[in-house]
Amino acid sequence: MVEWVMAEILHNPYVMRKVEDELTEINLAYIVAGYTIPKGCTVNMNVWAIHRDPKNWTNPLEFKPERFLNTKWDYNGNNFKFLPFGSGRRICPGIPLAEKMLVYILASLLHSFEWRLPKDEEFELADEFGVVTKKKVPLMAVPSQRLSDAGLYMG
Ligand code: HEM
Repeated sequence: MVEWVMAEILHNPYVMRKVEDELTEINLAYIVAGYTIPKGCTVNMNVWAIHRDPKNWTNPLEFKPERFLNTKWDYNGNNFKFLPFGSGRRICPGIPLAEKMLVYILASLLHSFEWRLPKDEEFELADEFGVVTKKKVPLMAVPSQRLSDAGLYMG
């Protein structure tokens, strides 16, 4: 079959030219979701918007950790609605460390202390633009003993 097609193409130079033109074209531009992306373009995915899109999330701006309970959430870059660590060959290589440490640190803080905001501390969640999104005003929180025996905080 390949031999027949190749023979036909070689006998029809206009078909050969068309094939060559199309191959060059494909190298120059990709079409993604109907948009032509010229060669050399830097394409940034707006994960900020994807994570706030009500088509993907119910009440996306609501802090509702329960939404992640009872379901296995894929954050390894395969679920394009949820990309906290990015996707593809430059995906965050720190996922195994992050998923253990984040839970461990939060669990330790919440288990060990009772937390409250200082008096007159306003609730605010402004962020600061940067390589990573930091809180604009650092969080001030007051811990108090939660464990029954103060000795448990030592060592
Ligand atoms: C909750 C914690 C973390 C989050 C949300 C996070 C998120 C991300 C994101 C979104 C990227 C960009 C991926 C892309 O371009 O598609 C990234 C890259 C990267 N992360 Fe993380 N990360 C976390 C923790 C860590 C930790 C603990 C380490 C190392 C110990 C780490 C090391 C890196 C490195 C080296 C890259 C660059 C990878 C590359 O460009 O090839 N990250 N991370």
